This record gives sequence, structure tokens and C-alpha cells, in this order.
Amino acid sequence: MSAGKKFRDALKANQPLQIVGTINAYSAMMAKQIGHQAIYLSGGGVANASYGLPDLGMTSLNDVIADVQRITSACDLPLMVDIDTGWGGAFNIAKTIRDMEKAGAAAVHLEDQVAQKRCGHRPNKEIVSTEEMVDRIKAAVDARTDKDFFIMARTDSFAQEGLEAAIERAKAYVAAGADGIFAEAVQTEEHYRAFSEALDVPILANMTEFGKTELWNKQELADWGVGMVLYPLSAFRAMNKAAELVYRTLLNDGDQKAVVDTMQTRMDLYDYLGYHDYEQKLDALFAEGKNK
Ligand SMILES: C[C@](O)(C(=O)O)[C@H](CC(=O)O)C(=O)O
Ligand SMILES: [Mg+2]
Repeated sequence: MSAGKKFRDALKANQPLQIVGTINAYSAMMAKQIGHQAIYLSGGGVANASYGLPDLGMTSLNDVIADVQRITSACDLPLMVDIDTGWGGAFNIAKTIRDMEKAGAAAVHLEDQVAQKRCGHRPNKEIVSTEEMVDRIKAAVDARTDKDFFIMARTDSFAQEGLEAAIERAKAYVAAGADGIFAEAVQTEEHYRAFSEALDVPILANMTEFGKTELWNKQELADWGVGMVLYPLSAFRAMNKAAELVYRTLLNDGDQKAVVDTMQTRMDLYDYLGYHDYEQKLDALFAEGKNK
């Protein structure tokens, strides 16, 4: 079954589908074993975690593909990937889609900001014309080889143009072939309801922390017609906070005793990796060798 098909099946089976950010392969394995059904690679996350850069459109297609490949090699959950503005014109966007499919991604979101993009929850974003974004979407849709590969259009227009204009854009994006709409940085029940009532494709709500949107429960969002709920950097933010405490404690105390309780144990680390199966195989091979 293709990754895209898995994603569409998960979307059908879950109302709404929770999509959790997994910053690396190990996080993806954890999310799966905990019971999640769809995972996400954040553009901001790749920039911050893998390259030490801000989320300002500075990472390239290949930078993101490298992390996609690591995750899809380790975990078979359907992966949605943030492809920012697609990294160029129509030919570049087509290549982005082909490379994402080959790397095992199930879904992408492509946004209507200018190439000098920002995080969707920051002020002073600039967006391209509806026509330009429609061209981006058409290039993406034409390039896919798996008809189930899910291409979502993200609109950042609410902040600058308001609700009605954002919905008009979303309608144009769906007409151009978008399979879903990521309504970025909208805020209230009224906003989500307006999007879901105006469109007959699934709507994504971005529950990113410390942004412009309240942290709504998935049930509230489902009641308002939302089909997908994204937690792009939640686990990453928590990891960073935990690591910060460890680094500070090591420096201040000279040992880590005060924070060992906050750490994942060796056993838990290994369990998510299936480590013991590997070790048993190794033991069996060694034993065989000795018996010869
Ligand atoms: C979803 C997002 O595009 C991302 O890169 O993860 C970001 C998340 C964030 O910065 O909190 C966004 O622009 O919303
Ligand atoms: Mg992003």
C-alpha cells in the first residue's frame, strides 16, 4: 500500500486525524508505538534541529529530504512533510513532489507565502497572488505519480487579508487540485467553522504552542468540522526544555543525579528500538560460532 493511501485511510478512520511532529527517526518510532497514526516533519523543525537555523526559508529541498528519508526508513506511519513554498518555480515544485514521493512521504503542505517565508505565527508575512499559488498547486498536482499522494495547500493569508479573502483563496486552491486546506494562524471556532463549511476537503488546524491559536482539544475541533489536527513541534519543544535542564544541572551541580528521574531509562530507550531482538540474534550467532 502506498504511503499516500495509508494517509488517506488514516484520515478516513479518524475524525479528526491527529498528526504529531517527529523531529527524527527515533521520535517517529516512539509516536507509532504509543499509538499515533500519522506523523509530521516540520520545516521549522528541520531548520532548527538539523541545521541550527531559523524557520525563514533557508533550508533546501535536499536538507529536508535527508530527514524524510531517515524517518521513513525507520517508521512506516504515513508522514506529512512541510515543503514550505516548494523551493522555486513550477519545475522545482514538480521535482520537490517527485522527490518527496520517492523518499516515502505520504503528504505535503505547500504554502502561499513569498519565498522569503516566516513561521506562520509571526508578524509581517508576505503572500503571493492567488494566481501564483494556483500555479504552484497545479505544478505539484501534475507532478505526483501516486494519485493518493496527498497535496495540501496552506494559506497564510488570514493574517493579512482576513477571513473572507482567506476562504476565497482556499476555494481557488481546491479548484486547482488541493486535497486539503491548512488554515494557518486562524484563531476561533467561527474561523474553523467558516473554513469547513465553505470547503468540501479536509481542513487542518495547527495547534502549535506559543503562537496565535489557542490550544483547542481535538473534540472541539472535530465539532467545528476540522479533519486534521497538527502538533508540529510539541515533542521537540519538550525535549529541548528537558535537555536545557540537564545541561544546566551538569554545569551547576557537577553531576546529573538531580535530573536522572527526568530521563528516559536505558531499558525504555531500547524497547522502542526493538534492541533486544537484535541482541538475541547476535547472541544466537555468537553461540552458533562457538559450537562449530
Ligand atoms: C507548522 C510550521 O510550519 C512548522 O514548520 O512546523 C510552523 C510551526 C511553528 O513555527 O510553530 C508554522 O509556521 O506554523
Ligand atoms: Mg513550516
